[in-house]
Amino acid sequence: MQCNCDHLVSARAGHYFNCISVWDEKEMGFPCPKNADGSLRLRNAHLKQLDCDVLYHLGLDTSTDLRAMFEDVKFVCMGGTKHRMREFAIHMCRVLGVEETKLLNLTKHAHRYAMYKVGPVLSISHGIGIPSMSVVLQEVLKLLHYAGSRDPVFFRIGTSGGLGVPPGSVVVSAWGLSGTLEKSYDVPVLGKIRKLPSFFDERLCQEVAAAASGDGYSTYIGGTMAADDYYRGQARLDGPLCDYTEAEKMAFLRTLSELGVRNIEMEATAFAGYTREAGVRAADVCVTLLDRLQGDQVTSSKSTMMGWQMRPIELVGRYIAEHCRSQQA
Ligand SMILES: O=P(O)(O)O[C@H]1O[C@H](CO)[C@@H](O)[C@H]1O
Ligand SMILES: O=c1cc[nH]c(=O)[nH]1
Repeated sequence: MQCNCDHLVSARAGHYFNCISVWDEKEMGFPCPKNADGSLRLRNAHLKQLDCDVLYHLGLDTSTDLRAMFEDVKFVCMGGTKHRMREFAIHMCRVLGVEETKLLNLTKHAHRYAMYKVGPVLSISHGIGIPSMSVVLQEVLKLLHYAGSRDPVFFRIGTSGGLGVPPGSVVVSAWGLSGTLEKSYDVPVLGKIRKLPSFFDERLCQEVAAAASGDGYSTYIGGTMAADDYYRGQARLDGPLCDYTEAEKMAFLRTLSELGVRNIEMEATAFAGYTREAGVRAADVCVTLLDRLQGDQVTSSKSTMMGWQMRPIELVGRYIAEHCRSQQA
């Protein structure tokens, strides 16, 4: 197994961050610790006033017995497409010995996302980008709160553009970096920017990377830039609109690389920020579809990319299976 841990932010990047271990500068601990039994203590007193809470985008509400349906959930795995998350659910059926015929899209009536349950695992699609992902993430946090699920762990299983790593590599994110190069998710609340620190759980990150089999590819721990746009937001030259030069693009990508960024996608900051604020451990595990230092277009064949997309699925699946086995022992 080859696991490259990019722990150090380079000295040249010092005008953004000091040259220190990426995990040294984070605020330790969760702002909203769980209850003693591991269930989620959501910091919103208004929820208690609701007779019935409608989880609109999931097509579920609290008039249903959510505890009966979801109390045993231990792992929430999210990724952009419905197809990928069905593949992940099928993979987990095989890994955990659950009958595939029982797979149902539990959010079918909402016509928005797809959600499958395989034993203690929820597999959920989140669409493209932070707004789409954060809506379903927040409703799932409420769902697990109402269900009384204890110590759930969240994963994002994604795709990304790599930075200086071979296409097909897997990156486990240590932190998310915003489009303005800050390790935070900046969300406007009541007209003011709220900054949520975007660090992932260090132990989980290392445990997941250690579960990599490395069959012909490398697994990296590194920073992940979450852009709000696929084209100019990721310094591409091939969007419909572009007003910078190739030299400016390359200088920006090199700056990211020197900051410790190993891949670029569109959700990491908010995924880290919201899970951390809610007091749950999370990891973002993405395969890279290209090296952005070499180009902008995704040109690998469909079958190559489908094979690559199985890498985070198999890695997270292996981690979950090992956890389940250790609980039974
Ligand atoms: O692989 P998924 O989860 O779709 O995520 C990545 O792919 C999408 C862009 O193609 C963005 O959502 C980006 O984060
Ligand atoms: O370059 C890429 C590839 C996949 N997803 C992204 O957001 N960027």
